[in-house]
Amino acid sequence: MEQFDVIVIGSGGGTKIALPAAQRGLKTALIERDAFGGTCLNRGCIPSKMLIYPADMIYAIRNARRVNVYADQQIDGDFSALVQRVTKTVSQMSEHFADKVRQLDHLDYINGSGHFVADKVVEVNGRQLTAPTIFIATGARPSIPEIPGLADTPYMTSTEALRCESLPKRMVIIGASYIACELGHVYEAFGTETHFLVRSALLRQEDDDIRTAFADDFRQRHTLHMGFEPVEVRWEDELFCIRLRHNEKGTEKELYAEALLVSTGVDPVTDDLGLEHTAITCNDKGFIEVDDHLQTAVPGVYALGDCVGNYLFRHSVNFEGEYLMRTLFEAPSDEPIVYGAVPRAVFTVPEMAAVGAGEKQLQQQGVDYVVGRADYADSNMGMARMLENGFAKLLFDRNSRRLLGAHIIGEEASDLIHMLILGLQQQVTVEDLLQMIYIHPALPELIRDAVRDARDQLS
Ligand SMILES: Cc1cc2nc3c(=O)[nH]c(=O)nc-3n(C[C@H](O)[C@H](O)[C@H](O)COP(=O)(O)OP(=O)(O)OC[C@H]3O[C@@H](n4cnc5c(N)ncnc54)[C@H](O)[C@@H]3O)c2cc1C
Ligand SMILES: NC(=O)c1ccc[n+]([C@@H]2O[C@H](COP(=O)([O-])OP(=O)(O)OC[C@H]3O[C@@H](n4cnc5c(N)ncnc54)[C@H](O)[C@@H]3O)[C@@H](O)[C@H]2O)c1
Repeated sequence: MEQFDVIVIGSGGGTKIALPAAQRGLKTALIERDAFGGTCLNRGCIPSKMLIYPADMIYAIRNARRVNVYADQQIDGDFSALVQRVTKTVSQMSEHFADKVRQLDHLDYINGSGHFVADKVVEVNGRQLTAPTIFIATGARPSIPEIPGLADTPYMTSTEALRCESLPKRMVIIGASYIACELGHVYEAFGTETHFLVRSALLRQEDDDIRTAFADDFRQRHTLHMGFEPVEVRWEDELFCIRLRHNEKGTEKELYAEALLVSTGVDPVTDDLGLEHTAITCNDKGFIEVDDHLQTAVPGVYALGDCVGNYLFRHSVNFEGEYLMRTLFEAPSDEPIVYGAVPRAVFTVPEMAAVGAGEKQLQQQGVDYVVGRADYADSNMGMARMLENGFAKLLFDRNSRRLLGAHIIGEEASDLIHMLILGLQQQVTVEDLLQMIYIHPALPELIRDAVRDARDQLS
């Protein structure tokens, strides 16, 4: 049995612990069975955003006429070259980081599949390792719904869609959330005809006004089959045939397409971890159960990231890793994890970003709130850019005048939200947000205008 101070399974968010632990001189084992860097680097955030940026550019060129720039005659996006570059870049980055990690003192980077054989014993490549503190950061994989026929077809998940070098003429997309919208945006921008099967709503987790505005904008470029679910998939003569049924009316129709993207959420990667040899428990979906210190049912064994599923973002697993590192090693303390304001963004056209409470949540909680709203079109920069759509919507507590939530749809939403993330964290009021000087005529004046709208209703 090999004795370590720290064992980490998974090199995505797990690196937030393994690397600083080794740098502190703790004898650390980092176990990874696939490419170094996990989902974000190899098949998630990074390659998707490397594809989304050129897609945004194509979209901007297509729409440049509104500001008297006529560049839309000859847009020639080389999708195949782009995908090859993205694939090469992320592979090189992964190998580069793995090489660096192999050179770190106190760190044993083990390429292999780890599984528990007892509460505190992990087996990998025939070696048995133990440590007083073990971290499980094994992530999640695409969840595949049980649709008759689907398993016998060459459908894609995000993993394949990010590496697909040929552009399909038509793509059917099952799902209506982050991955569906972001990858649908990429393919449509390069020329694919996109069809979304939307069971309930696009971005159903978002504030109603944002969802409605998003769908109104999105349907100008994508075909949305609202309320339809796939009931059968066939692969015939190099084409997918997808039979859809309306979930209320029961009507059916068939769609044919060269490509099918399944983007229906994720399942935790916990089924082959040997957890049955431990006291660690999972919920009915397989996510590892942890307490408010991210500790599993086995003292000294912690879990973080997608395999826990408190949030499913890279920024949230980073936060969890930093919390664990701080409270266990850097400044030991018994403080529970407090997530505060966890923001989110969907990188599409239109872009959206949000943090904090939505109206429905506040209504359910019986909170008395006001909504401050401002349209991009009415802001100076929005007017300069001739932006017709998009708005910021801020929710404030009527009594304390504190910010409770922020929702933005439109250009640079994922950047604009940042001042409001800090605002929520610092519990700022309407007055705090109006005391600062906004650069004129930068886009954040939109936020100021929304705060003024709220102030006018409060005074
Ligand atoms: C297409 C796509 C786009 C995304 N875009 C964004 C975005 O823009 N912003 C954002 O915040 N989030 C985004 N996400 C989500 C984000 O990638 C994940 O939430 C995050 O990467 C989860 O990190 P993790 O450390 O929990 O898991 P992972 O990064 O998945 O790491 C888990 C690692 O554990 C390894 N592993 C699993 N089991 C074992 C085992 N038994 N032994 C050894 N190794 C094992 C896996 O190989 C993997 O490398 C995106 C996801 C996808 C799929
Ligand atoms: N920008 C970002 O931060 C970003 C980008 C991509 C992915 N992610 C992360 O990756 C995770 C996975 O993303 P996702 O979009 O696949 O999952 P999701 O869980 O957000 O959405 C799943 C979608 O699939 C639909 N769906 C589920 N089962 C279905 C079925 N049988 N038939 C039809 N529709 C069905 C749901 O209604 C929903 O629209 C997300 O939780 C997200 O946190 C984040």
